[in-house]
Amino acid sequence: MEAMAWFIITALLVLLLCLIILRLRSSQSIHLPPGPLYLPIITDIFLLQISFSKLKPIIRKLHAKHGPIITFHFWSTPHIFISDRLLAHQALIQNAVVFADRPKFLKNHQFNIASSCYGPTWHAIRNNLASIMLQPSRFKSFSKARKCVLDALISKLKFEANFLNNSVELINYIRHAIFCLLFSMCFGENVDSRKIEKIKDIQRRLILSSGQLGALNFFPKIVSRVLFRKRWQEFTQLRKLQNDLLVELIQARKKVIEKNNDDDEYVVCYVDTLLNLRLPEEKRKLNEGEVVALCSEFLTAGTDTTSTTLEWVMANLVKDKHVQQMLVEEIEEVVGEREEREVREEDLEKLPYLKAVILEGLRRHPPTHYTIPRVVTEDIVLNGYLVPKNGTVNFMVADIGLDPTVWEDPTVFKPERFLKDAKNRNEFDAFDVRGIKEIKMMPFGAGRRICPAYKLAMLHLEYFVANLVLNFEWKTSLPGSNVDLTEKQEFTMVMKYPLEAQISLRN
Ligand code: HEM
Repeated sequence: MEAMAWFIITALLVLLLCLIILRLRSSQSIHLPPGPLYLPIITDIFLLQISFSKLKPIIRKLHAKHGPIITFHFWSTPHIFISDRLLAHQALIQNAVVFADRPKFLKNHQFNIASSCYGPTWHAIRNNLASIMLQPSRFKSFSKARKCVLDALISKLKFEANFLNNSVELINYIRHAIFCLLFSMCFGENVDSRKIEKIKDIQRRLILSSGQLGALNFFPKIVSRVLFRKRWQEFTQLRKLQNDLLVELIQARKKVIEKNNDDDEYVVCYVDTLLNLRLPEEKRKLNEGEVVALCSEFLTAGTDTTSTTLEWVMANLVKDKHVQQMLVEEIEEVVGEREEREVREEDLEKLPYLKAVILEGLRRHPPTHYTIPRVVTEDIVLNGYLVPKNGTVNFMVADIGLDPTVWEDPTVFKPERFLKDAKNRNEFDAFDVRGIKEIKMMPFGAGRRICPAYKLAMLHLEYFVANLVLNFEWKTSLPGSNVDLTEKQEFTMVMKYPLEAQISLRN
């Protein structure tokens, strides 16, 4: 009996000691950022059912409760969400390399810049886009294509304004225009318009299905095929259709290259640069499948982001007549009495208010509300919390642009707030959209994986908005009605009620 008592007392003492050690350890070690309770399998299955759009309000609530850095667990991996601009700067700029990789689940099913891991292959294909394809002289070589697409857009809208009921659902026109422009940058001119329509349709279907396909990416290919058989079949069918059409174009382009090699007028397009590219690690050229995937990324990454932003900017110009008027006056002053009502590319740098309007559009309505997820390559401490090696990190782009400590009346569309920066076109003093010195907003992301095409995107936004406003007066479709700015998550954050505007020709 006595021995039993001693045994129980010793066991209790050992237990107490263990608890004290555990307690001491946990008070010393650095914790993951706070977040909801994780129940393996149950939480995972719950999260798999939730669409991305439903996740956002949940994350916002958790930020309100726990602060600017929180953790979700999914398949036992911590997913960290950051909504604070200073922490974003600390991570993406001050610790750029640690935050430069992408999670494996993105890499599962595709070869492209956005999902490549941080390394020589990513560097080669990104550099090809950012420094070879989008270098300043090549930017210029596409001026003719931009003008062609703009002319086609303006004449379609003129037709609507003259002969139809002059009410237009703008997004359909601009999405088509931007797609055609990127298409000619990618494959060159002279492609049959019916083929372009077909590819546009497939790219769109692939984009819209990408939300539903999110779950596929979390599993290895073989598991996805069994678990999500129907979705997988639809997806592979679309990919095959896309592949057949794009391969045909790539092969046609190879013949054009052979013929025109010495022609001074020859405009190098994205496919040409890809066909020339060598992967440094594997010491080989890209195969056809890889060229297809990179062309598809070029079309997808550029079309919806740019056209969605254009729609949001125009919606705000319809809503606020005063801003539209100020913009027209600025443009008229520069364009003057020219016969042709056109803002040329070289005019853009004389239009600071235009630049301010575009920046405000990107701040208030960034087309993507998160960056593409990063994975950290070593343990790092942010705000006193551990961001562990291999943890996934997401940045809340839209919330960062609405920070009331930086932006007065953050939800109001007020281009004037950028005017001082926009007037100063000097690279170093103008608004720092890359967030190098400090992040105030980050519509193009930040750090090593910042959007490589942000200058091209700014040019397209400025050029199209300026010309749309110079040529037409934009009003609400019904007198006295208002523009509804409710958001809806698709591939980008689009207008739930697409902008329908009444347009009339300006004299
Ligand atoms: C208004 C227009 C655009 C916006 C707002 C935008 C925004 C973004 C954002 C937020 C990212 C993620 C950056 C990060 O993870 O930090 C990104 C990445 C990327 N964007 Fe854009 N983008 C736009 C236009 C374009 C265009 C026109 C192209 C190509 C023609 C393009 C190609 C890419 C690529 C390839 C990446 C992946 C970069 C990498 O992982 O290294 N984007 N973009």
